[in-house]
Amino acid sequence: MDKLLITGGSRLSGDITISGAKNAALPILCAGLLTADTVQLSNVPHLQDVSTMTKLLRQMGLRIEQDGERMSLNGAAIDKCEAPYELVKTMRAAILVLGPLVARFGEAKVSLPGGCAIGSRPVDQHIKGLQAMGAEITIEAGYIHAKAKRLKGTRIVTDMITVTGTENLLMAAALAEGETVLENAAREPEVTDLANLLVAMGANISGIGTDRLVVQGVDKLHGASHTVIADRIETGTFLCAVAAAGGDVTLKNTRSDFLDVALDKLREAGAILTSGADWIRVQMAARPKAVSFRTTEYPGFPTDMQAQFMAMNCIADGSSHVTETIFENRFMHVQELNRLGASIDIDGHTAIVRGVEKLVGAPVMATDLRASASLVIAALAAQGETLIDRIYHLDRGYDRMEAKLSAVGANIQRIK
Ligand SMILES: CC(=O)N[C@H]1[C@@H](OP(=O)(O)OP(=O)(O)OC[C@H]2O[C@@H](n3ccc(=O)[nH]c3=O)[C@H](O)[C@@H]2O)O[C@H](CO)[C@@H](O)[C@@H]1O
Ligand SMILES: C=C(OP(=O)(O)O)C(=O)O
Repeated sequence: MDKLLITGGSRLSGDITISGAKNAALPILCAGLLTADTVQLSNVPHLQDVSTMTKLLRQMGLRIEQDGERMSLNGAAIDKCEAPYELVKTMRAAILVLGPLVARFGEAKVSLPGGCAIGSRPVDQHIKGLQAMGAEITIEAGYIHAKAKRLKGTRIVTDMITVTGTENLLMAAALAEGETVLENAAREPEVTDLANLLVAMGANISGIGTDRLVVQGVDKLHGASHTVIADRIETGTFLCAVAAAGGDVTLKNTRSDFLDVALDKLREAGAILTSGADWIRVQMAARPKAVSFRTTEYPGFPTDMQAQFMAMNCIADGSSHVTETIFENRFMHVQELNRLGASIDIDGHTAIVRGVEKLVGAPVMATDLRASASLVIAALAAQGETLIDRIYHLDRGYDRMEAKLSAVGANIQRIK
C-alpha cells in the first residue's frame, strides 16, 4: 500500500496547474449514458474515482476513449444497466448512474452504497425523487431495482439539499415526459457544470445555478463537447497548504469566484490573495491567524474544505471553532492531527482548535479523502518527517498531488 513521506518546513513557491473537478467529472461521465451520440470531454482529471467510474461505465457498454485529459463517450451500445457492489463500495458517486439508466432504458439495478467514514450518507432522496417521477423501486439483497416505462415530470422537494441527489434527478428529468421542478436543489458549481453539459446535449433546463431547477423533458439528447470546470476543492487545498507552510504560489487554470467564503477566511488568516480570470496567487509570510467557520451548502463554507482549514488552524495564532453541519462524522482527522502535536477537542459537531507554535512529524493514517489532504498540509508545516499511510483515499480525489507539491518545493515522496 502506497504511503507519502513528507519532510516539513519548506516554503512553497512557484506555479501549480489545477485539474478538472472530481465532483463535476463524475456526474458528467454518467451523463454519457443519456445519449446514443458522442460526448467529447476535456479537462478530465486523472483520479482513481474517474478510473473507477470509467470501469463501471465500460461494463455497461459505454464506449470510452481517453487521450490525456480528453475523453470521448459513446452510449450507442449500452447493454447492461447494472452497477455492482464491488465498484459502488469503492466510490459512492456510482449512484449517479441510477437516474440516467432509468430515464433512458427504463430500468436499473444499482448497489446501495452503504455508509462511509464521514457519515451514514443515505440515498433516500434519490429514490424518493425517482418514485415521484413514476419509477417503481424495490430494494432487495442490497440492490436498488428501478423500473419505469417512461419517467413523468413532477414537482420534487427534497428533504435536504443533496448534491448528487440533485444531479441524479436532473439527469432523469432531462429525458422524462413533461415538466419536472426540482425545489431545494443544490447550487454547487458542479451541479451547474452538469446542467450546462445537459443543455448542450439538448436538454431544456431553466433556473441553472439556483435552488429551483425547471426541466422540460425531451425525447432524446444528442452529443456535445464540454470542458469540465476546475476543481475548487483542489484549489482550496493548495491555498491552505501555502497558508500553513508559508510561500508564494500561483494556481493556474482555476477560478476564484466559486471559493468566495473560503478565500475570505484565508484573508482573515493573513494570506494575501490576488486573482485573475483563471488564476489565484497566494502569498503567506507569517504564521496564520486562527479562523472559525461552520460548513454549509454552497455558496457557504464547503464541508470538503473543513479538514484542510483545520490543519492550518492547528499551527495558527489563537483558537478557533470549526463546526461541521453536513456530515455527522467528518472529524476523523482530529486524532491524527493531534498525533502531530495539534491541540483539538471535539464537542458535538464542533472542534475546538487551540493553535500551537509547532507540529512535529509522526506516522499517521489517512481515513478519508479530505482527512488525507489535511494530514499532507499539517505535515508540510510540521518539523521533521511524517509518514502518511492509506493514501489510496487521497488518490481517489487528487490528481498527482505529490508531483504538484514537489514542483513548488515541498519535500514529499511516494513510497511504494
Ligand atoms: C461526488 C460528489 O459530488 N460528492 C460530494 C457530494 O456528496 P453527496 O452528494 O453524497 O452529498 P449530499 O449533498 O447528498 O449530502 C448532504 C447531506 O444530506 C444527506 N442525504 C443526502 C442524500 C439523501 O438521499 N439523503 C440524505 O440524508 C447526507 O447524508 C448528508 O448529510 O456533496 C457533498 C456535500 O457537499 C460533498 O462533501 C461531496 O464531496
Ligand atoms: C466526500 C467527498 O467525496 P465523495 O462524495 O466522492 O465521497 C469529497 O470529495 O470530499
